[in-house]
Amino acid sequence: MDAMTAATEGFQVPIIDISPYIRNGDPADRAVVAAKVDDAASSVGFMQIVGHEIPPAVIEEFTAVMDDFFALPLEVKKAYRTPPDINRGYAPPKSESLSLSLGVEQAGRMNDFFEAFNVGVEAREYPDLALPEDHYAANTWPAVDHFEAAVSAYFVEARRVAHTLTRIFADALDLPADFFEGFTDHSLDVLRMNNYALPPGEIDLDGELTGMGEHTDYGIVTVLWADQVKGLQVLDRQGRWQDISPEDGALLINLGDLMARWTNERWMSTLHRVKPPIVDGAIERRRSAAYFHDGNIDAMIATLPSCVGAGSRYSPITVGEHIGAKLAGSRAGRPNPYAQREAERVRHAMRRGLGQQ
Ligand SMILES: O=C(O)CCC(=O)C(=O)O
Ligand SMILES: [Fe+2]
Repeated sequence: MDAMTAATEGFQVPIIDISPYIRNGDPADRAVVAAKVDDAASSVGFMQIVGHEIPPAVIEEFTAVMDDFFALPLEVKKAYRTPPDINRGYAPPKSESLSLSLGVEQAGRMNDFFEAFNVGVEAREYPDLALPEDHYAANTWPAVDHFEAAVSAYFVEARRVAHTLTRIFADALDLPADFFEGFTDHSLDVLRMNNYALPPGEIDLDGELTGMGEHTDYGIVTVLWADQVKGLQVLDRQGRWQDISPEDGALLINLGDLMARWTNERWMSTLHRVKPPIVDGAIERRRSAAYFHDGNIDAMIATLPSCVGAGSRYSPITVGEHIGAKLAGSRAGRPNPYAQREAERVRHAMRRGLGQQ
Protein backbone atom coordinates (compact mmCIF):
# COMPACT_ATOMS: atom_id res chain seq x y z
CA MET A 1 0.00 0.00 0.00
CA ASP A 2 1.50 3.39 -0.92
CA ALA A 3 1.60 6.29 1.52
CA MET A 4 -1.28 8.10 -0.16
CA THR A 5 -3.59 5.12 0.10
CA ALA A 6 -2.57 4.56 3.69
CA ALA A 7 -3.33 8.18 4.57
CA THR A 8 -6.86 8.13 3.20
CA GLU A 9 -7.85 4.57 3.94
CA GLY A 10 -10.88 4.19 6.14
CA PHE A 11 -11.61 7.90 6.16
CA GLN A 12 -15.02 9.01 5.05
CA VAL A 13 -17.49 11.72 5.74
CA PRO A 14 -20.79 9.91 6.30
CA ILE A 15 -23.84 10.83 4.21
CA ILE A 16 -26.99 11.16 6.31
CA ASP A 17 -30.51 11.60 4.97
CA ILE A 18 -32.25 13.92 7.43
CA SER A 19 -35.67 13.83 5.77
CA PRO A 20 -37.31 11.99 8.72
CA TYR A 21 -36.73 15.22 10.71
CA ILE A 22 -37.57 17.61 7.89
CA ARG A 23 -40.86 15.80 7.29
CA ASN A 24 -41.56 15.10 10.94
CA GLY A 25 -41.45 11.40 10.18
CA ASP A 26 -41.74 8.26 12.22
CA PRO A 27 -39.92 8.32 15.62
CA ALA A 28 -38.07 5.11 14.77
CA ASP A 29 -36.74 6.63 11.54
CA ARG A 30 -35.74 9.78 13.40
CA ALA A 31 -33.89 7.71 16.00
CA VAL A 32 -31.82 6.11 13.23
CA VAL A 33 -30.86 9.59 11.95
CA ALA A 34 -29.96 10.79 15.47
CA ALA A 35 -27.76 7.72 16.02
CA LYS A 36 -25.92 8.32 12.71
CA VAL A 37 -25.37 11.95 13.62
CA ASP A 38 -24.02 10.98 17.05
CA ASP A 39 -21.65 8.56 15.39
CA ALA A 40 -20.36 11.07 12.82
CA ALA A 41 -20.11 13.86 15.40
CA SER A 42 -18.12 11.63 17.76
CA SER A 43 -15.70 10.35 15.14
CA VAL A 44 -15.19 12.78 12.26
CA GLY A 45 -16.96 15.97 13.38
CA PHE A 46 -18.01 16.42 9.74
CA MET A 47 -20.93 14.86 7.90
CA GLN A 48 -22.84 15.42 4.68
CA ILE A 49 -26.58 15.72 4.69
CA VAL A 50 -29.12 15.03 1.99
CA GLY A 51 -32.90 15.28 2.28
CA HIS A 52 -32.55 18.86 3.56
CA GLU A 53 -35.09 20.04 0.97
CA ILE A 54 -33.43 23.29 0.04
CA PRO A 55 -34.88 23.78 -3.47
CA PRO A 56 -32.15 23.46 -6.12
CA ALA A 57 -33.35 26.73 -7.68
CA VAL A 58 -32.60 28.59 -4.43
CA ILE A 59 -29.04 27.27 -4.46
CA GLU A 60 -28.60 28.00 -8.16
CA GLU A 61 -29.75 31.61 -7.82
CA PHE A 62 -27.67 32.08 -4.69
CA THR A 63 -24.46 30.81 -6.26
CA ALA A 64 -25.12 32.81 -9.43
CA VAL A 65 -25.30 36.13 -7.52
CA MET A 66 -22.23 35.17 -5.50
CA ASP A 67 -20.38 34.75 -8.79
CA ASP A 68 -21.70 38.08 -10.07
CA PHE A 69 -20.44 39.86 -6.96
CA PHE A 70 -16.98 38.28 -6.90
CA ALA A 71 -16.56 39.01 -10.62
CA LEU A 72 -16.64 42.77 -9.89
CA PRO A 73 -13.34 44.69 -9.93
CA LEU A 74 -11.51 44.65 -6.60
CA GLU A 75 -11.90 48.39 -6.12
CA VAL A 76 -15.66 48.14 -6.51
CA LYS A 77 -15.84 45.26 -4.03
CA LYS A 78 -13.71 47.17 -1.55
CA ALA A 79 -16.44 49.80 -1.26
CA TYR A 80 -18.35 47.18 0.75
CA ARG A 81 -15.69 46.69 3.44
CA THR A 82 -16.59 47.18 7.08
CA PRO A 83 -14.30 47.69 10.12
CA PRO A 84 -12.78 44.40 11.43
CA ASP A 85 -15.09 44.31 14.45
CA ILE A 86 -18.18 44.34 12.22
CA ASN A 87 -18.54 40.91 10.65
CA ARG A 88 -20.39 42.11 7.57
CA GLY A 89 -19.70 43.01 3.97
CA TYR A 90 -16.62 42.36 1.88
CA ALA A 91 -13.29 40.96 3.10
CA PRO A 92 -10.59 41.18 0.37
CA PRO A 93 -7.92 38.51 -0.16
CA LYS A 94 -5.27 38.47 2.56
CA SER A 95 -7.28 40.60 4.98
CA GLU A 96 -7.96 37.74 7.38
CA SER A 97 -6.06 34.89 8.98
CA LEU A 98 -8.19 32.11 10.32
CA SER A 99 -5.36 30.45 12.21
CA LEU A 100 -5.18 33.53 14.41
CA SER A 101 -8.67 32.66 15.63
CA LEU A 102 -6.84 29.78 17.35
CA GLY A 103 -3.97 31.92 18.61
CA VAL A 104 -1.40 29.80 16.75
CA GLU A 105 1.69 32.00 16.87
CA GLN A 106 3.56 31.12 13.71
CA ALA A 107 0.80 32.68 11.65
CA GLY A 108 2.01 36.18 12.32
CA ARG A 109 0.29 37.97 9.48
CA MET A 110 -2.79 37.95 7.32
CA ASN A 111 -2.05 35.19 4.84
CA ASP A 112 -5.35 33.65 3.73
CA PHE A 113 -6.15 34.45 0.12
CA PHE A 114 -9.88 33.78 0.19
CA GLU A 115 -12.14 36.75 -0.34
CA ALA A 116 -15.52 36.76 1.35
CA PHE A 117 -18.81 38.51 1.69
CA ASN A 118 -20.67 38.27 5.00
CA VAL A 119 -24.29 38.81 5.85
CA GLY A 120 -25.95 38.07 9.16
CA VAL A 121 -28.84 38.42 11.55
CA GLU A 122 -29.61 42.06 12.33
CA ALA A 123 -30.65 43.57 15.70
CA ARG A 124 -33.73 45.07 14.11
CA GLU A 125 -35.14 41.59 13.56
CA TYR A 126 -35.70 41.46 17.34
CA PRO A 127 -36.89 44.95 18.28
CA ASP A 128 -37.87 43.87 21.81
CA LEU A 129 -34.43 42.53 22.76
CA ALA A 130 -32.04 45.52 22.50
CA LEU A 131 -29.34 43.32 20.95
CA PRO A 132 -25.85 44.86 20.50
CA GLU A 133 -25.59 46.60 17.13
CA ASP A 134 -21.97 45.55 16.59
CA HIS A 135 -22.59 41.79 16.73
CA TYR A 136 -26.04 42.02 15.14
CA ALA A 137 -24.92 44.66 12.64
CA ALA A 138 -27.03 45.90 9.76
CA ASN A 139 -26.19 44.24 6.47
CA THR A 140 -24.61 46.04 3.59
CA TRP A 141 -25.95 44.90 0.24
CA PRO A 142 -23.95 45.32 -2.96
CA ALA A 143 -25.51 46.85 -6.03
CA VAL A 144 -25.72 43.53 -7.88
CA ASP A 145 -29.01 42.55 -9.50
CA HIS A 146 -31.07 40.20 -7.37
CA PHE A 147 -28.22 39.76 -4.83
CA GLU A 148 -30.17 40.67 -1.70
CA ALA A 149 -33.20 38.59 -2.65
CA ALA A 150 -31.23 35.50 -3.68
CA VAL A 151 -28.86 35.58 -0.70
CA SER A 152 -31.74 36.20 1.71
CA ALA A 153 -33.69 33.27 0.26
CA TYR A 154 -30.73 30.95 0.82
CA PHE A 155 -30.14 32.39 4.30
CA VAL A 156 -33.69 31.49 5.35
CA GLU A 157 -33.23 27.93 4.09
CA ALA A 158 -29.84 27.43 5.74
CA ARG A 159 -31.25 28.79 9.00
CA ARG A 160 -34.09 26.29 8.83
CA VAL A 161 -31.63 23.44 8.27
CA ALA A 162 -29.44 24.63 11.19
CA HIS A 163 -32.41 24.64 13.57
CA THR A 164 -33.43 21.19 12.36
CA LEU A 165 -29.92 19.96 13.07
CA THR A 166 -30.10 21.18 16.66
CA ARG A 167 -33.32 19.18 17.10
CA ILE A 168 -31.43 16.11 15.88
CA PHE A 169 -28.55 16.97 18.25
CA ALA A 170 -30.96 17.15 21.20
CA ASP A 171 -32.21 13.63 20.46
CA ALA A 172 -28.69 12.32 19.86
CA LEU A 173 -27.57 13.68 23.24
CA ASP A 174 -30.71 12.49 25.08
CA LEU A 175 -31.76 16.05 25.86
CA PRO A 176 -35.30 17.46 25.81
CA ALA A 177 -36.36 18.01 22.18
CA ASP A 178 -36.41 21.81 22.57
CA PHE A 179 -33.17 22.03 24.60
CA PHE A 180 -31.28 24.14 22.08
CA GLU A 181 -34.18 26.47 21.31
CA GLY A 182 -33.53 28.48 24.47
CA PHE A 183 -29.96 29.07 23.29
CA THR A 184 -30.79 29.89 19.68
CA ASP A 185 -34.04 31.88 19.54
CA HIS A 186 -32.10 35.04 18.53
CA SER A 187 -29.04 33.22 17.28
CA LEU A 188 -26.09 35.28 16.04
CA ASP A 189 -25.97 33.66 12.61
CA VAL A 190 -23.67 34.71 9.79
CA LEU A 191 -23.40 33.51 6.20
CA ARG A 192 -19.89 33.81 4.78
CA MET A 193 -19.61 33.45 1.03
CA ASN A 194 -16.06 32.47 0.10
CA ASN A 195 -14.26 32.80 -3.22
CA TYR A 196 -10.81 31.24 -3.63
CA ALA A 197 -9.07 32.80 -6.59
CA LEU A 198 -6.16 35.10 -7.17
CA PRO A 199 -5.69 37.25 -10.29
CA PRO A 200 -3.27 35.66 -12.80
CA GLY A 201 0.33 36.41 -11.89
CA GLU A 202 -0.37 36.54 -8.18
CA ILE A 203 0.20 32.95 -7.22
CA ASP A 204 3.66 33.26 -5.87
CA LEU A 205 2.76 31.05 -2.93
CA ASP A 206 5.45 31.63 -0.37
CA GLY A 207 4.67 28.68 1.82
CA GLU A 208 2.53 30.64 4.22
CA LEU A 209 -0.07 31.95 1.85
CA THR A 210 -3.02 29.60 1.88
CA GLY A 211 -6.66 29.47 0.80
CA MET A 212 -7.99 29.55 4.33
CA GLY A 213 -5.82 28.76 7.34
CA GLU A 214 -6.53 25.88 9.68
CA HIS A 215 -9.29 26.63 12.14
CA THR A 216 -12.25 25.25 13.98
CA ASP A 217 -15.58 26.95 13.43
CA TYR A 218 -16.65 29.09 16.34
CA GLY A 219 -20.28 28.41 17.00
CA ILE A 220 -22.72 25.53 17.38
CA VAL A 221 -22.93 24.11 13.87
CA THR A 222 -21.99 25.15 10.33
CA VAL A 223 -24.03 24.36 7.24
CA LEU A 224 -21.52 24.47 4.40
CA TRP A 225 -22.40 24.62 0.74
CA ALA A 226 -19.31 24.00 -1.36
CA ASP A 227 -18.68 23.29 -5.00
CA GLN A 228 -16.86 20.09 -5.86
CA VAL A 229 -13.46 21.62 -6.66
CA LYS A 230 -10.86 20.08 -4.36
CA GLY A 231 -9.27 22.09 -1.60
CA LEU A 232 -11.12 21.56 1.68
CA GLN A 233 -9.22 19.33 4.09
CA VAL A 234 -10.11 18.12 7.55
CA LEU A 235 -7.77 16.82 10.23
CA ASP A 236 -8.65 13.24 11.08
CA ARG A 237 -8.27 11.56 14.46
CA GLN A 238 -4.79 10.34 13.48
CA GLY A 239 -3.66 13.90 12.74
CA ARG A 240 -3.73 13.54 8.95
CA TRP A 241 -5.22 16.10 6.58
CA GLN A 242 -7.92 14.47 4.47
CA ASP A 243 -9.43 15.94 1.29
CA ILE A 244 -13.18 16.23 1.32
CA SER A 245 -15.84 17.48 -1.08
CA PRO A 246 -19.61 17.10 -1.03
CA GLU A 247 -21.52 14.51 -3.03
CA ASP A 248 -24.07 15.82 -5.54
CA GLY A 249 -26.83 17.71 -3.71
CA ALA A 250 -25.26 17.23 -0.28
CA LEU A 251 -24.39 19.95 2.22
CA LEU A 252 -21.41 19.55 4.50
CA ILE A 253 -22.11 19.93 8.20
CA ASN A 254 -19.49 20.48 10.85
CA LEU A 255 -19.61 21.18 14.53
CA GLY A 256 -18.21 24.32 16.09
CA ASP A 257 -16.39 24.99 19.34
CA LEU A 258 -19.54 25.60 21.33
CA MET A 259 -20.70 22.07 20.65
CA ALA A 260 -17.29 20.72 21.70
CA ARG A 261 -17.61 22.77 24.92
CA TRP A 262 -21.15 21.60 25.63
CA THR A 263 -20.25 17.96 25.07
CA ASN A 264 -16.80 18.17 26.70
CA GLU A 265 -15.35 16.95 23.36
CA ARG A 266 -17.56 13.89 23.05
CA TRP A 267 -18.31 15.73 19.80
CA MET A 268 -15.48 17.42 17.98
CA SER A 269 -15.07 20.87 16.44
CA THR A 270 -12.86 19.45 13.74
CA LEU A 271 -9.91 21.41 12.41
CA HIS A 272 -10.14 22.19 8.73
CA ARG A 273 -8.42 24.36 6.14
CA VAL A 274 -8.55 25.11 2.42
CA LYS A 275 -5.64 24.52 0.05
CA PRO A 276 -6.89 25.12 -3.47
CA PRO A 277 -5.08 23.16 -6.15
CA ILE A 278 -2.89 24.92 -8.65
CA VAL A 279 -3.50 23.70 -12.19
CA ASP A 280 -1.13 24.84 -14.95
CA GLY A 281 0.26 27.61 -12.77
CA ALA A 282 -3.15 29.07 -11.95
CA ILE A 283 -5.35 28.54 -8.96
CA GLU A 284 -8.46 26.59 -9.84
CA ARG A 285 -11.28 28.77 -8.58
CA ARG A 286 -13.37 27.33 -5.80
CA ARG A 287 -16.44 28.67 -3.99
CA SER A 288 -18.17 27.88 -0.75
CA ALA A 289 -20.71 29.43 1.60
CA ALA A 290 -20.62 28.72 5.32
CA TYR A 291 -23.74 29.38 7.38
CA PHE A 292 -22.58 29.73 10.99
CA HIS A 293 -25.27 29.01 13.59
CA ASP A 294 -23.61 30.53 16.64
CA GLY A 295 -26.30 30.82 19.33
CA ASN A 296 -27.74 33.77 21.26
CA ILE A 297 -25.10 36.37 22.15
CA ASP A 298 -26.11 36.23 25.81
CA ALA A 299 -26.33 32.43 26.09
CA MET A 300 -23.99 30.84 28.64
CA ILE A 301 -22.36 27.66 27.36
CA ALA A 302 -21.36 25.23 30.10
CA THR A 303 -20.60 21.53 29.84
CA LEU A 304 -23.76 19.42 29.74
CA PRO A 305 -24.12 17.53 33.05
CA SER A 306 -24.31 14.23 31.15
CA CYS A 307 -20.91 14.96 29.53
CA VAL A 308 -18.90 16.17 32.54
CA GLY A 309 -17.52 12.68 33.25
CA ALA A 310 -14.20 12.93 35.08
CA GLY A 311 -14.30 16.72 34.86
CA SER A 312 -15.06 19.52 32.48
CA ARG A 313 -12.26 20.62 30.12
CA TYR A 314 -13.78 24.09 29.67
CA SER A 315 -15.00 26.91 31.88
CA PRO A 316 -18.42 28.34 31.08
CA ILE A 317 -18.36 31.18 28.56
CA THR A 318 -20.99 33.32 26.87
CA VAL A 319 -21.44 33.11 23.12
CA GLY A 320 -20.55 36.82 22.89
CA GLU A 321 -17.21 36.42 24.71
CA HIS A 322 -16.25 33.35 22.73
CA ILE A 323 -17.17 34.70 19.28
CA GLY A 324 -15.65 38.11 20.09
CA ALA A 325 -12.25 36.58 20.92
CA LYS A 326 -12.33 34.43 17.77
CA LEU A 327 -13.18 37.32 15.46
CA ALA A 328 -10.53 39.54 17.06
CA GLY A 329 -8.07 36.86 15.91
CA SER A 330 -9.28 36.17 12.39
CA ARG A 331 -10.41 39.66 11.40
CA ALA A 332 -8.25 42.03 13.44
CA GLY A 333 -5.05 39.96 13.76
CA ARG A 334 -5.12 39.77 17.57
CA PRO A 335 -4.23 36.16 18.44
CA ASN A 336 -6.97 34.54 20.49
CA PRO A 337 -5.64 33.59 23.94
CA TYR A 338 -8.69 31.47 24.82
CA ALA A 339 -8.39 28.66 22.29
CA GLN A 340 -5.64 26.65 23.96
CA ARG A 341 -7.20 23.27 23.38
CA GLU A 342 -7.86 23.85 19.67
CA ALA A 343 -4.42 25.46 19.15
CA GLU A 344 -2.77 22.49 20.82
CA ARG A 345 -4.39 20.15 18.32
CA VAL A 346 -2.84 22.12 15.42
CA ARG A 347 0.59 22.17 17.02
CA HIS A 348 0.34 18.47 17.77
CA ALA A 349 -0.37 17.70 14.11
CA MET A 350 2.51 19.92 12.96
CA ARG A 351 4.95 18.41 15.49
CA ARG A 352 4.23 14.98 14.14
CA GLY A 353 5.28 16.25 10.74
CA LEU A 354 1.84 15.63 9.42
CA GLY A 355 1.08 19.10 8.15
CA GLN A 356 1.51 17.48 4.75
CA GLN A 357 0.83 19.83 1.86
O1 LIG B 1 -14.36 26.80 1.81
C1 LIG B 1 -14.65 25.85 2.54
O2 LIG B 1 -15.03 24.77 2.09
C2 LIG B 1 -14.55 25.99 4.02
C3 LIG B 1 -14.90 27.35 4.52
C4 LIG B 1 -14.75 27.42 5.99
O3 LIG B 1 -14.21 26.57 6.64
C5 LIG B 1 -15.29 28.59 6.69
O4 LIG B 1 -15.79 29.54 6.02
O5 LIG B 1 -15.24 28.58 7.94
FE1 LIG C 1 -14.62 26.76 8.70
